[in-house]
Amino acid sequence: MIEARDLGVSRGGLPVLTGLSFTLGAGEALILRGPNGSGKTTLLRTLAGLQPPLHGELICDLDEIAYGAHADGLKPTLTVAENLQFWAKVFGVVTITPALAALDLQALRDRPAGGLSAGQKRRLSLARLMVTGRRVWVLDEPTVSLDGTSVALFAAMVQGHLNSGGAAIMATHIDLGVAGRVLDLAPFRATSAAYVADEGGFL
Ligand SMILES: Nc1ncnc2c1ncn2[C@@H]1O[C@H](COP(=O)(O)OP(=O)(O)OP(=O)(O)O)[C@@H](O)[C@H]1O
Repeated sequence: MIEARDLGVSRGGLPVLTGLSFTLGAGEALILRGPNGSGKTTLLRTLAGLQPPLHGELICDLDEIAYGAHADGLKPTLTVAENLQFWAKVFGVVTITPALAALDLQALRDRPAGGLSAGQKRRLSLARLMVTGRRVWVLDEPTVSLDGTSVALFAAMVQGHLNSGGAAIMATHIDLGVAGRVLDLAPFRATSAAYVADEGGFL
């Protein structure tokens, strides 16, 4: 579903990662690890088509990708259900019921998204993945603000997605309990003098 060959990515015009090769097939999860500033977000943005690779080859169908960024990206004046219905309509998905159930949002369905707590907003943001119908989930620190119960719900949602032939690539600093390969980005850091990940060095 995704294949990267000798991929290089950049941010702000400077190289961040170089020489990355990996594949992500149906039913697989790839967990990105690396210290702050090591390029996880930059790689995910590249996979999601938000920026071009610096070099190398990236084989993927952008129409298969759903990108979950740091920001929740909710419509604050719409209710929880209306937010999901909006995206369901955009992606041509018929029902929001499984999405509401997956992250335990039924009791919140008529609350405006702008009035939710940070963790509730994050649950709604993640539930949107279910109404995209997209097969490849590209997720940047998806569990930020989630409590333990919600992390478990999210992990079950991802596992269900994998079991039904989907795939996921996620940057996360915690153990989600989802079976997957780990890709440590540290060895692929581009040797640009301008970028040093947060491991004791700064400019
Ligand atoms: N908007 C930006 N403009 C220029 N450089 C940026 C920008 N955002 C990030 N960078 C730089 O790009 C490099 C990679 O950052 P990136 O956000 O991809 O790392 P990360 O591994 O996702 O970090 P974190 O764990 O802190 O989220 C860092 O050196 C960072 O300072």
